[in-house]
Amino acid sequence: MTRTPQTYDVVVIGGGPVGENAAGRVVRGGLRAALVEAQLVGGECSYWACVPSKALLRPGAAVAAARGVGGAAEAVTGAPDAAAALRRRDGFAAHWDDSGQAEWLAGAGVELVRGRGRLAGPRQVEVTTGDGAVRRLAARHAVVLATGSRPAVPPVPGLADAPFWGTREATAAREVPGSLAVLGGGVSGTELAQAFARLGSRVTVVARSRLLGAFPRPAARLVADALETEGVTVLEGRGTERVRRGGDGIELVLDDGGTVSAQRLLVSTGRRPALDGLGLEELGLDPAALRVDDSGRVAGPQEQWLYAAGDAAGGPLLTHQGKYEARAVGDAVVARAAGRLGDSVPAWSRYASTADACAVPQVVFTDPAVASVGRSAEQARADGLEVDVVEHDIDVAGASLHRDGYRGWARLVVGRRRRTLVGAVFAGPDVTELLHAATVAVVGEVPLERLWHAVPVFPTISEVWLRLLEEYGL
Ligand SMILES: Cc1cc2nc3c(=O)[nH]c(=O)nc-3n(C[C@H](O)[C@H](O)[C@H](O)COP(=O)(O)OP(=O)(O)OC[C@H]3O[C@@H](n4cnc5c(N)ncnc54)[C@H](O)[C@@H]3O)c2cc1C
Ligand SMILES: NC(=O)c1ccc[n+]([C@@H]2O[C@H](COP(=O)([O-])OP(=O)(O)OC[C@H]3O[C@@H](n4cnc5c(N)ncnc54)[C@H](O)[C@@H]3O)[C@@H](O)[C@H]2O)c1
Repeated sequence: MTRTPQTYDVVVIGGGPVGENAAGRVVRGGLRAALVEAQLVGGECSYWACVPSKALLRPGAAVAAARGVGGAAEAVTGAPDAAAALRRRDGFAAHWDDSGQAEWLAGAGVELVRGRGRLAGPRQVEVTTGDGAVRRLAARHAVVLATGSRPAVPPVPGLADAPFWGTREATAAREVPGSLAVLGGGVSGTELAQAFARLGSRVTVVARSRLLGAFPRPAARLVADALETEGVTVLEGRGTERVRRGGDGIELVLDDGGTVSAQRLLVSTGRRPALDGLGLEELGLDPAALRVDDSGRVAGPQEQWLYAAGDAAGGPLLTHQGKYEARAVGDAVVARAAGRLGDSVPAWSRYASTADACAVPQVVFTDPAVASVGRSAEQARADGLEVDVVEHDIDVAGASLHRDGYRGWARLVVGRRRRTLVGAVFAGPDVTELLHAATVAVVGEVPLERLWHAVPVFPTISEVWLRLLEEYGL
């Protein structure tokens, strides 16, 4: 163990997208930062989540897009090439080599400390390196927890003894299994079901409620219908009673007496913050109930030097939102170190991740996609807002031109008192890029009367905005 700690202004534990951004922001503000990473710089997102999952989806989506356009469809003569798709994915995952990201950190002036970090007292971090050596780091101003999340594995009898994939194994798969059972119909399960189905697997999704239960029913239905049309079996409202080895792989026994057999099982049943083993209990903090304020500062008995951001902080489990929190944390730490920011943080300032509460954008990258931002009507009402809801099928000329037989659906949630948009959902092929306009309108609290003058181009899918505003009465 090194006796004298190396001192930095800020120590960040966890080098995923969130940790990298927090450290980068701190250095940009003129402070010295160390970033502690136990595995690969770039985190889950770069190697086992966002990037490889989107890389696995893209070839199937490109082929389906061409098949959906008469004249182009005739040029598509085969199925996606799974081996080539996996090779392309390998490239996007940088072959699980983080030297490029480590270089980025060095260029940004962040010092990388490889090893597993834990809090060893106020402003103290202990890092155990690969060879078992222990280094001590001290932080003058702040320690930031950016340790991400871990999969939540459900207590299904037999699961612990069965071989199964988590999202890590699925996104890093070396081959496409002949058949795949997916337990969990959330975002990961649905995206990976379509990715593997389009690359050649026979896929069954087992969802204990409905597919994409966190999204509006009509949007989720469009996705479920598309999956079923492509040959995916979607079993909704089905619990799993046990998992056992069987046939050439595994078998799920469902609560309606049915069984699902597959060569591989993917368990994608949610994630929770990775806060175990960080020494939080010794500081009087409960890892299962960490609370952070808008600037990411952890509430508790310690003297306000501890921050958390991204998946570790327990808010939206999304890269872009975590990076947004990291920018707020980094800027708040710099401002507090300079005595420019006190305890309270003004909403919508650069030190606050205000949008986390009311304007989180998310896309389910399936085909059709689901893109949503802001509050649902239920969330808005729970927050004390009176809202109106307008819905419209996406049946505009731009959509029909975009893909033959285009099916899409959109919803706006409008605050009645101020007549501003508080939420929006778009579902359909290639609606992904429609979302940012809605995010700008929600964050900017643009009155609908003014939004009326944001004229969507003819013929684009965005014309659905006009239909929705007309539906609202404009
Ligand atoms: C299959 C899948 C697909 C996804 N797709 C998307 C998507 O398309 N878009 C999107 O926005 N989000 C997506 N997400 C969510 C996204 O991956 C996470 O929100 C994001 O990775 C969170 O970033 P983070 O930096 O907080 O954590 P992570 O990316 O998990 O990084 C945390 C880092 O901390 C390190 N670490 C942990 N503990 C320690 C320790 N004690 N000492 C040192 N290092 C430590 C880990 O090794 C890791 O590198 C997806 C998730 C999954 C599972
Ligand atoms: N495109 C994206 O932005 C993207 C993609 C993938 C993941 N993510 C993020 O990663 C996080 C984790 O993804 P996820 O899909 O694992 O979580 P999720 O919360 O989206 O879905 C988990 C699903 O598992 C189900 N489930 C839980 N326990 C179960 C059980 N015992 N049996 C059967 N089903 C069970 C839940 O009902 C839910 O439908 C998400 O919160 C999401 O924000 C984002």
